[in-house]
Amino acid sequence: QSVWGYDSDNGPERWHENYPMAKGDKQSPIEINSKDVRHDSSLSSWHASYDPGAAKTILNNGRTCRVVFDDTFDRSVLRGGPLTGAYRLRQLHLHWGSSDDHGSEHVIDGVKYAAELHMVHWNPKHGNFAGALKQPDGVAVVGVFLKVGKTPKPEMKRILEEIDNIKTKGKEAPFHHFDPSILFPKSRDYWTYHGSFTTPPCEECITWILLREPIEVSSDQMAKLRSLSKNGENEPVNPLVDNWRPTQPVKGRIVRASFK
Ligand SMILES: CN[C@@H]1CN(c2cccc(OC)c2)S(=O)(=O)c2sc(S(N)(=O)=O)cc21
Ligand SMILES: [Zn+2]
Repeated sequence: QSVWGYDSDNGPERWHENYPMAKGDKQSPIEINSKDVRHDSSLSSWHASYDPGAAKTILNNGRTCRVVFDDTFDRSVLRGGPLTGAYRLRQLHLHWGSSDDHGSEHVIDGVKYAAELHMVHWNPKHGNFAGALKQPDGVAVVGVFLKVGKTPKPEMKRILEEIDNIKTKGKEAPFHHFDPSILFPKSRDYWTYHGSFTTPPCEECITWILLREPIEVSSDQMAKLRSLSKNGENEPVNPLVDNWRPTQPVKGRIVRASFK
C-alpha cells in the first residue's frame, strides 16, 4: 500500500519513492556529536506561553499518539531561542521503541533514549500551516527526550491515562485543560539546527530546538505507550512501536548549543 509507515514495505528506506524530499540535504533526525557542536553565546533562551484551554483532542493515527491544539490565533506560542517572532503550537506527539534501550529519533553522542516528544509550532507570518511548510523558517519543533528512570515525571500521566481510550487507529478523545509546558525539564539548555519533518512529506522547513536534559518516565509508562495499536478496532493486533526514523546525513550543517 502506498501509505507510508515504519514497516519493511513502507518504511523510512522507501519513503523517497513517494516523497522525494526524503533524500534532501537537510533531513532529520540527525546524530548530535558534542565535539562538532558550536556554542553560540548569541542564542537567547526560548519561552513558551501556552494556554491550557487550547488543548482539544488526543488521537491515535496509527503512527503516533498526538494531542492537537487550537492554533487559529496566537493562543499558545513559542518565542525566543533561535526563533524570530511567535510560533503557534499546533500539536504534540511522540516517537518510541519496542524496548527501553531505543526509540528516540535524534541520537546524542551515541545515546538513544526510550522516546522523543515533539511539540510542533508554525510561523503565522506565512498565513497558514500549509504555507509555513514551504518556508525554511516555517516550523519550529521542540524535542524532549524521555529516559527510563527511578523518579518518573508525574506530568506524563495525563497523556498516558488517555491511552486506554485511543487504543486503536482512528480513535480520538477530548483532551482539555492541558499545558504541555509541564513536560519541559528543569534546564532550558538546547541544541538547534535546521532540518526537516522526520516523517513524510519530509519538508525542510524546521528549526529544531532539542532540549539537552531528558525527562524521566517509568518502564511501566513506556509499556503503556507501547500498548497502542497501529491497527483499527476490528483488525489483527499490530503494536504501535518503533515509529522512529533513523538518523540522516548531517551534510555539513552546523549544530549550535545554547550552553557551554
Ligand atoms: C505527517 N507528518 C506529521 C504530521 N504533520 C504534518 C507535517 C507536514 C505536512 C502535513 O500535512 C498535513 C502534516 S505535523 O506538522 O503535525 C508533523 S511534525 C512531525 S516531526 N516528527 O517532524 O516533528 C511530523 C508531523
Ligand atoms: Zn515527531
